[in-house]
Amino acid sequence: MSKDILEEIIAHKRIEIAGQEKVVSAAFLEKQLGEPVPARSLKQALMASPTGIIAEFKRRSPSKGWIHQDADAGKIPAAYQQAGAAALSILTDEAYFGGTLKDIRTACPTTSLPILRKDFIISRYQLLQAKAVQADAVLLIASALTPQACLTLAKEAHALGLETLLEIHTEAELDYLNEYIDVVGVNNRHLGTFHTDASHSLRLAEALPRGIVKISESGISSPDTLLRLREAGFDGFLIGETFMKTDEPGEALSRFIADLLTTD
Ligand SMILES: O=P(O)(O)OC[C@@H](O)[C@@H](O)c1c[nH]c2ccccc12
Repeated sequence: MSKDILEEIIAHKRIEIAGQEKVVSAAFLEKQLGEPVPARSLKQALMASPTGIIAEFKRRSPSKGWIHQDADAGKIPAAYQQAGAAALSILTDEAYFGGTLKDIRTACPTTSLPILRKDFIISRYQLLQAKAVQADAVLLIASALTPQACLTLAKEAHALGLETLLEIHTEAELDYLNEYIDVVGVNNRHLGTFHTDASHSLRLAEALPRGIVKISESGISSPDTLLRLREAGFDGFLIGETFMKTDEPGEALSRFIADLLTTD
């Protein structure tokens, strides 16, 4: 996989957003929102949950191709909640991940869990979209932003009543942390090469600041790995493919949690 895939996705995203803004203006979205209402808190959910699992709804990925092409956003997120997920992550990038904002709109009334809008957020317009479909939190990817843009977006997200998850891959990206970041996530997948290694989080664990809620993202396929990550200080675990590659992701999560409890 080419090293420039992230750049390609971001370039595509800029064009996509410009097109969307022509159809539904930022001013229109803004008017629909009314007073900012506090979202269901991802941070609180992670701190309160016995599993800490953020279960992801993802149809495809650039590295794997289709994972679950006909996945139903009206069923799987609800099944994840039933199985014991702490929170939900819903991929809304269409071109590379086969998702849509509508998936959040569809999932929202079926669950009371916090929903993370998982996308490549580079503009305030996308925060308005997230709020309009009632997402509770947004992902900010350090390697797709400058620290200044990350600060501006995180601050704007808070002003709209959205929480923020900062995704980092290297220790140097800790420079992106700011007072508007609620949760920090170490991505085990390098977004340039797609190489995944769950022990990447273990190596970075020591370098992460104390007081902040921490999660480990990608490539977590066994309860054993989750337990090692938990021991290293991670509060949450973002898991997609392990569940989505099965016919019944909710049942796969249920089995994962049952195994987790017996390995514990
Ligand atoms: O399916 P996995 O390997 O369990 O990974 C989930 C999640 O971490 C991954 O989808 C992800 C992490 N950061 C991202 C940024 C954009 C798109 C996707 C991602």
